[in-house]
Amino acid sequence: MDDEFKKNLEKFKKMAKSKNIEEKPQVIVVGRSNVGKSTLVRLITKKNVRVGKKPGVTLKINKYDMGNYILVDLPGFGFMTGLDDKVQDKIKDEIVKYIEDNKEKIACSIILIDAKAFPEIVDRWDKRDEIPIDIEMFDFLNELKLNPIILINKMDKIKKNLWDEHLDDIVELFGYPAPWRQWLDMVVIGILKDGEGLKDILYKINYHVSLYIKRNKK
Ligand SMILES: Nc1nc2c(ncn2[C@@H]2O[C@H](COP(=O)(O)OP(=O)(O)OP(=O)(O)O)[C@@H](O)[C@H]2O)c(=O)[nH]1
Ligand SMILES: [Mg+2]
Repeated sequence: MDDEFKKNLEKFKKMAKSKNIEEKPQVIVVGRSNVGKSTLVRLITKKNVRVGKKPGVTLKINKYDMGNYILVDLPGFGFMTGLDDKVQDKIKDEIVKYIEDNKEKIACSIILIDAKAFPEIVDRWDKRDEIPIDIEMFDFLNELKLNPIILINKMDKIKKNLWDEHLDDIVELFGYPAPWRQWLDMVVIGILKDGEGLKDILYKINYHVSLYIKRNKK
């Protein structure tokens, strides 16, 4: 092969790849700020995604080519330090718009929650007669048939002997009756900081991506 040909081949490969990206199924990651989205994305991609103590470090949409699918890290919604309500609403609108625009391409969606903070947040919203943004987002993903998977993270913050009780409460808040174990198809328990829950979520991602690819081959 001469150099000229090699160069062209590389160019062609690059082009083919970039075109492909648009056609690949997507797996999106959503969740309130600080729940562990970047930690999850880093575990899956093994790339050095920024993981921060300060909430709201991920403001733009990050995409990672995983071969069979594209992993999409969406900005965190809900409370963020230093941002006013208008900005928060705008971020939520951006996320909703992204999902609506890409819904045909999305094989499944992962919604992360903080096991400890979640019931408290729901309670706070309930008192104001409002639907918590996490639950609103889950219902929205469900309506669009985007196969939402609830990843209940930071389980290390819950005492082991209270796990079942706590997880029952969480699935009930999402509108599913206890016991939580009957919902293992769409619920993943995680301690992502230790890598726990990764195997389960990868299994579910693969399942949905395979199904999506099969469905779109016809
Ligand atoms: N206790 C505990 N902390 C965790 C766990 N997973 C992640 N964290 C920590 O939670 C903090 C936030 O994690 P990130 O992955 O940056 O969260 P994020 O959802 O990407 O946050 P934004 O980018 O602000 O939306 C970090 O300090 C993590 O180390 C876990 O399983 N248990
Ligand atoms: Mg992040």
